[in-house]
Amino acid sequence: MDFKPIASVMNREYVGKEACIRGWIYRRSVVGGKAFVRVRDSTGVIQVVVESSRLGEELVDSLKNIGLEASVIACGEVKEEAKAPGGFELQAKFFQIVGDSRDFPIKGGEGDEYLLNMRHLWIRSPRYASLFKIKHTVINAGREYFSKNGWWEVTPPILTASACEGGATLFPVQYFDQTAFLSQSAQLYLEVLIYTLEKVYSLTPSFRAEKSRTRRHLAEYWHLEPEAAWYDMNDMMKVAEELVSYIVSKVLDERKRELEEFGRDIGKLRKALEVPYPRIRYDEAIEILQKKGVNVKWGDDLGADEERVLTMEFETPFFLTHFPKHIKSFYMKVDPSNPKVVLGFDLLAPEGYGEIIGGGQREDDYKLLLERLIEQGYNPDDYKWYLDLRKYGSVPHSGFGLGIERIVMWITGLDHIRETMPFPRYRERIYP
Ligand SMILES: NC(=O)C[C@H]([NH3+])C(=O)NS(=O)(=O)OC[C@H]1O[C@@H](n2cnc3c(N)ncnc32)[C@H](O)[C@@H]1O
Ligand SMILES: [Mg+2]
Repeated sequence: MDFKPIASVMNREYVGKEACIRGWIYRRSVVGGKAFVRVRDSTGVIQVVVESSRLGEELVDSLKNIGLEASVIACGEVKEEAKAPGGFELQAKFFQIVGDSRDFPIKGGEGDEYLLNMRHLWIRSPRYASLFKIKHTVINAGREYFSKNGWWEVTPPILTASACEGGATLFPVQYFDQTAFLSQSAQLYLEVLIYTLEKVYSLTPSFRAEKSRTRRHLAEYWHLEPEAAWYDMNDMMKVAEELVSYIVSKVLDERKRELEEFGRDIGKLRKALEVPYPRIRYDEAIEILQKKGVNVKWGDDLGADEERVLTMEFETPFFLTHFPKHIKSFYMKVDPSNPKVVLGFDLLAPEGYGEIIGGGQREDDYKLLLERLIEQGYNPDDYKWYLDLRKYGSVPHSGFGLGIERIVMWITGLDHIRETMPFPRYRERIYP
């Protein structure tokens, strides 16, 4: 049997022709001697009509009680039918139940927690097929941008011996007879590899033991991180905006139908193609927030609420730069023209989504880096290898990290980051 993707037979070219499809029962009803079975595969849903006069009463009767998600094969003639989903249906001449399904545990109307416990079955739904196709295109576009522009994909370790983004969100793991930590970011290792390949990037899972439960934090997420020798902060911000606009352009080109399924305002998304993106300094951001009555002062870290207010000022992603030194990581280079701030940048997505990229220029001076490590309470012995990079041919260099789930959440307009992960991990969830 020559099986076709369901979407490929749902067009006028196939009307009157024979086709075989296979998939899982998505909906079904039996009226009189006919079973109307809606079969889904990864491309779409088609109505298959099984008539007892053609295929026997026993089969139609068995379809009366068959459970949702039973796997089936069907062959027959394609017909136009306005009442069928997508306007086409298959008049079955052959129909076989491959894998039975009794009492499929999702009947509709269940609450979030139940569906999260049934995630291994719930993510079969066509909505997730569309969402994960969009995520596929985001990942592919990210890799394509870097590959096309002379960057090298590398494979940094996930098992690490020290923190990159602070000790508070480390996941310790038993590593033979010592304790290791799951990687928070590949950055420090990418900074090694720029001396080998100059322009490197990696796509790795990053782990953050986030104590608070928010709509935009996961304990495990996918992290696309470039790092380049000789690049300063402005060079790297240009890479960031080119990357994001390239990703959005590829999703708009290749996943329009899926975006429409999410009711996404394509016009708003199209604005992300307009580079360069606006750049505002932390100082300006504080002024904007204070003018809007937000209770914030210079030196405060800006969280989701403050970012949300700021995003209402822009229709495109925008950069926030030059943060106070004390709220940023040890590796961020202090601004030579203003020792109170560092050469860091975040890229915030509009429409309330906030930070999708964090990055900046790295401290390339041995003494200054050592001072920052000690100032922030780290043990320099744990970073001897990282300090060595500043001893032997140090160069100005910069990088950033793009949260894949964060950008997918913004592009699809979802209101919770856990939706973008097949099996979301956060404080209260490790199952399934
Ligand atoms: N190579 C680098 O320069 C990256 C740098 N060491 C870093 O990890 N920066 S970051 O902590 O802001 O995280 C970077 C991005 O990673 C995403 N991120 C950061 N934390 C999370 C959590 N908990 N869940 C989901 N996504 C997260 C978010 O988009 C951030 O902007
Ligand atoms: Mg950040």
